[in-house]
Amino acid sequence: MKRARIIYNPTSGREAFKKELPNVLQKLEQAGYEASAHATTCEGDAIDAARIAVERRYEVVIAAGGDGTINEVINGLAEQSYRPKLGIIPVGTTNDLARAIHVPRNIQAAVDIIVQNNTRNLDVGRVNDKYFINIAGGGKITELTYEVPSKMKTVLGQLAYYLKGMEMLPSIRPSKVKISFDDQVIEEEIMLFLVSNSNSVGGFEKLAPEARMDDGLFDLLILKKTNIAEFIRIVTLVLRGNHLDNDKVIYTRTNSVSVETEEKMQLNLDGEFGGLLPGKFVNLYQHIEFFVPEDFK
Ligand SMILES: Nc1ncnc2c1ncn2[C@@H]1O[C@H](COP(=O)(O)OP(=O)(O)OP(=O)(O)O)[C@@H](O)[C@H]1O
Repeated sequence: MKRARIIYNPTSGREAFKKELPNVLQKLEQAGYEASAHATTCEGDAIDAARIAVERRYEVVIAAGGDGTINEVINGLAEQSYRPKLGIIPVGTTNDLARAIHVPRNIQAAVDIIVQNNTRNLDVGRVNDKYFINIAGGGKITELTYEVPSKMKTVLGQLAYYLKGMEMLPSIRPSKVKISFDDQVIEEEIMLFLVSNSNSVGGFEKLAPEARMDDGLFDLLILKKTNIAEFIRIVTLVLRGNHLDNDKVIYTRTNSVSVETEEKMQLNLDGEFGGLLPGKFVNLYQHIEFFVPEDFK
């Protein structure tokens, strides 16, 4: 019999998952799984729970939570040679990962996708010894994603980021970096860089238009030094997808990028703090098998 292990954060979002858990277990059992669940207790617990599920050779792991929990589960699985199939149940305040693979926010609908058993092998990004599925980046403004309190996100949604972004603008400074990819080396003062695996990043659907999650390539975007007015103008270009040929923007596709910095620069992984740079970003081709909707492209 196939076994499925649910790893869920009972504090995610509005704590809705706990109530639904018996129904989720039942649905999985009806689909032929022996299903069990682990509730996370603290930061890092979902990584350990995923490692244990690997040791115990579960066929399927299901991550239920926000981006933080899902990222932890991916970190627990990605480093192993045996990797169970991964299902996602998005119940966080931000759900970029689920949005990227078109998994709906409704709990039962997300379980249906797992039960339907349609899967795709998707790329996973690795930097130093950490993993990401959606996007990694550096530069002051990328700290936005964890500067915005989750209560503010719940109430205001996308608007919370704009408001916090405005507040942070005056503190954004360029940083001197050395970025190497393929046979190129760029030494520049930059505002930010992004290494993207998917085209669905914080609701900016046109940020990395070419990014596909199963082609072994990242979209690399670098924004060179600008003043605040130019910066705002380029953000508005991003909304329309007109930023790629701007002369302040460097854009390419590659499977490996190294970033070295002169000053301290934080690394952002899937919207969470990921330690400090330097880092080497490597695309692990089709590294994890995800349950996705049948119409996923
Ligand atoms: N029992 C727990 N109590 C408190 N924090 C927990 C618990 N279990 C896990 N966590 C931590 O909570 C963090 C945030 O969780 P998660 O991302 O699932 O939900 P969220 O904050 O509602 O959503 P999002 O991150 O999408 O805004 C995780 O990174 C995890 O380390």
